[in-house]
Amino acid sequence: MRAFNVAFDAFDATPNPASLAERLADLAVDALIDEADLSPKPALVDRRSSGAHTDLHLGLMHASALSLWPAFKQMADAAIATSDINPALRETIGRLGREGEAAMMRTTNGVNTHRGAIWALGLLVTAAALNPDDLSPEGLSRRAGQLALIEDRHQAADQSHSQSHGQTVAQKYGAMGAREQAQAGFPAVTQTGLPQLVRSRAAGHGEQNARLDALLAIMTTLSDTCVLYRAGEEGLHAMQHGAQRVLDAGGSATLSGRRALNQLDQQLLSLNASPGGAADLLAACLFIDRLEPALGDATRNV
Ligand SMILES: CC(C)(COP(=O)(O)OP(=O)(O)OC[C@H]1O[C@@H](n2cnc3c(N)ncnc32)[C@H](O[C@H]2O[C@H](COP(=O)(O)OP(=O)(O)OP(=O)(O)O)[C@@H](O)[C@H]2O)[C@@H]1O)[C@@H](O)C(=O)NCCC(=O)NCCS
Ligand SMILES: Nc1ncnc2[nH]cnc12
Repeated sequence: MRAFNVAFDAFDATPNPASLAERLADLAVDALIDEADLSPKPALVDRRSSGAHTDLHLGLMHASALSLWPAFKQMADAAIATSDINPALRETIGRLGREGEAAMMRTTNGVNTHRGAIWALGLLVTAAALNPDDLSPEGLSRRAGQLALIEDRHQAADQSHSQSHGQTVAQKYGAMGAREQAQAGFPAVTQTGLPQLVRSRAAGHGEQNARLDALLAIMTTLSDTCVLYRAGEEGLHAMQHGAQRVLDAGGSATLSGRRALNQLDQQLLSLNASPGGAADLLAACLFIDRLEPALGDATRNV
């Protein structure tokens, strides 16, 4: 009988429950994959096409998202170990973010698929792991913003990026980019994208249309440095006003909204303007939106 028990224990197939860090990494990767799959997105990679991009496609976006899982998990582990917002944690996640970028570049053969998303989701994963008892959008974005405001001494020393597109555009137009969006606590997510997601769901527009409406809402005000770099102020104006026209027409669930969305798609394609920053922030919305239902009480004190 004892021998049987030993053998039984040895073959116990009960899986170890996923850790909080693993679950946060799962949710971040899921949000990136769902953003990529959402269709039809204006001038972005989706199930239909590569949008305004010649070097991207849906499979690459998926592979890139999956390559980021270890970086997100390690960021969450670092936050759980520290439980405090301080320069050491900021520098640890800065290093992990740069390692994530390197993993992404290896996977995509040098194409920048998700640099902005690593930044936004990396900060939000860290913020969630810092205090899983408060997964509210306000609490998360406040903690993420506090982290983004801390200087990372090693970033300046990192020679791998000469001048980023965001820096070029900041010099040329004085535009606020991904860094400032995070430092302000992701207002495009908490004040624009998430409320629109909730409104469109409540109006019965269906989940895919609600997500499209959230993306469009973000596009109405964001100074997307990806668009500015590729298409200047004309491109940014076309993105912001075109997105507003879709929402004013009733959103992507309505026939007139769909017509306006199609026009926006055509106009952005003709300008080579890809709202990659807005896409990253939609992924941030989807991540925050799922945290409480997915983690709930189960992960308290993990
Ligand atoms: C602080 C960093 C975000 C660096 O900021 P910076 O502005 O210097 O860097 P960029 O390389 O320009 O990246 C910013 C990316 O963020 C997205 N974005 C753009 N505007 C906004 C905005 N207003 N708010 C939020 N997010 C925004 C956008 O990412 C998407 O576009 C990418 C493609 O862009 P691009 O490279 O310009 O590509 P193409 O035009 O397609 O190139 P070509 O085809 O022409 O060659 C795509 O990746 C999307 O994700 C911007 O690109 C931060 O990255 C940083 O400091 N990192 C260091 C590590 C760290 O500290 N991490 C902390 C923890 S995670
Ligand atoms: N779906 C998408 N298409 C192009 N660039 C992106 N950056 C993040 N998501 C993207």
